Amino acid sequence: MITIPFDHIMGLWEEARSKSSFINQSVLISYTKQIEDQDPFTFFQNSEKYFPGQRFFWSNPDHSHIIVGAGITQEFTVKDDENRYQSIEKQWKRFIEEAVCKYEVEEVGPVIFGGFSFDPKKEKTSLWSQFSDALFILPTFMLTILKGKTFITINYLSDFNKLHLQNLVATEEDLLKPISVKQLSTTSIVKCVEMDPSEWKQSISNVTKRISEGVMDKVVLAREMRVLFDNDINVLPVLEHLMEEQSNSYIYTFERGNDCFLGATPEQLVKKDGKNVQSMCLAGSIARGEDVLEDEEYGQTLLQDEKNIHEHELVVKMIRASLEEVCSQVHTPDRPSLYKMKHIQHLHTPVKAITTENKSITDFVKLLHPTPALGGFPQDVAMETIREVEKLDRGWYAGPLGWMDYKQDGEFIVSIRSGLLQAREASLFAGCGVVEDSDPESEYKETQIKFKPMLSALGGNPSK
Ligand SMILES: C=C(O[C@@H]1C=C(C(=O)O)C=C[C@H]1O)C(=O)O
Ligand SMILES: [Mg+2]
Repeated sequence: MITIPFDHIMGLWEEARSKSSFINQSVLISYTKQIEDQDPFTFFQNSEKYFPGQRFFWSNPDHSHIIVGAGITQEFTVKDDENRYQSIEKQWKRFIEEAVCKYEVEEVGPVIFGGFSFDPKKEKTSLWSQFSDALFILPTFMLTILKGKTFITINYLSDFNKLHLQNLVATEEDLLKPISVKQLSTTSIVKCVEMDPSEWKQSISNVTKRISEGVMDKVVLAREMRVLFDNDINVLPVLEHLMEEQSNSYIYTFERGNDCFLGATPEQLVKKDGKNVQSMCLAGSIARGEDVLEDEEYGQTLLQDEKNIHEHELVVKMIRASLEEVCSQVHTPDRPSLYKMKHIQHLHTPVKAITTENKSITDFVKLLHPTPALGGFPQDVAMETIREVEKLDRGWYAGPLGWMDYKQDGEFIVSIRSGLLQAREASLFAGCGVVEDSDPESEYKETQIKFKPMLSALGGNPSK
């Protein structure tokens, strides 16, 4: 096993200490090294002992980029909702500017991981008390698998003492050990409670009426399902299940003490890599067929369905227009294609652009969130409507979640198909785009399908 040698850790620490006394603030040391292949789930499980409630997991759809974080070396958060994007970026920049960093390839260095709530202006409930409107973590240990290569990163501070450093080395060795006993899930679902479906359907009718009166074009309304278990939920099997079943999806987990937010979303909000910017329009849905023929038929129906095309086009229009403000060569195909997951298929338009300005990934998150795929159109009216009409506290559901590196590049997804796990309980969320032709019953069925990935991962029988 190749781990990071103690004398390297010490050497960088001494360098950081002299810098720290010079600038009179604590200095970050970030050391990344390529190591032998590691199973990310083993790392995730091994780290529970040292860092319970302080882990995160991220995988992109083709699993070519996986990040697992454990421990908190530094936390970045905001107190009020003013400028939450800029505030996180500013804190991170200030921190990283003075850091002593050592990495072997440019793509893997220190990264912060976290998310933003859907709407900081919405009245808060206690459900999301552990998740503030903006919260990012610089983990103590991070395993990165990038295009088949595995890296370990250690992030520590100049004010750690020598004992602390020795512990870091010992912990690292333990985290990279192959697992001895695999934990199995022993929880079963006791009860699933849909939060007032008839009231929700009524709100769809009310909103379609407002749309037909010309108040707005689209608004996304979500609903919540509460699931009760016979025992505390174990995160790892849920995560593994999502990874196995939910192809074409980003798999994500963010632990916060006893709470854990996780899901499997197909929807990328934005990725920035140097000048290259990528986004995705995903809206318009239909079920998967029972067999290939039926599936094909459903897909064709979706591609030609006016209501769904309208739902989708509003997203394309907004994302294109927003990116055109700061990018050149904003490219989208002329018409949507199908994007298929295990339980559902969507209309999909990929977006590629080149930035002309010196913008960060958080600038792009701010520019795009919430797109009409999760908010509506026009944005301000839709957000007001959601605040007024929706009975649930979305918290981080449908918010931007992702990572940012030391160059202010990164990738964010829209955290849908998700749930908040709290000991023996879970809150699952699903929404749908409401337009003038929306029918409450079919929208209800669409959200039922959208609950399936999480229900199935939690051991439920989603066909019911
Ligand atoms: C709101 C959700 O999904 C969004 C709504 C969609 C729709 O209404 O067709 C499709 C994809 C997502 O942008 C959700 O899954 O909760
Ligand atoms: Mg829809």
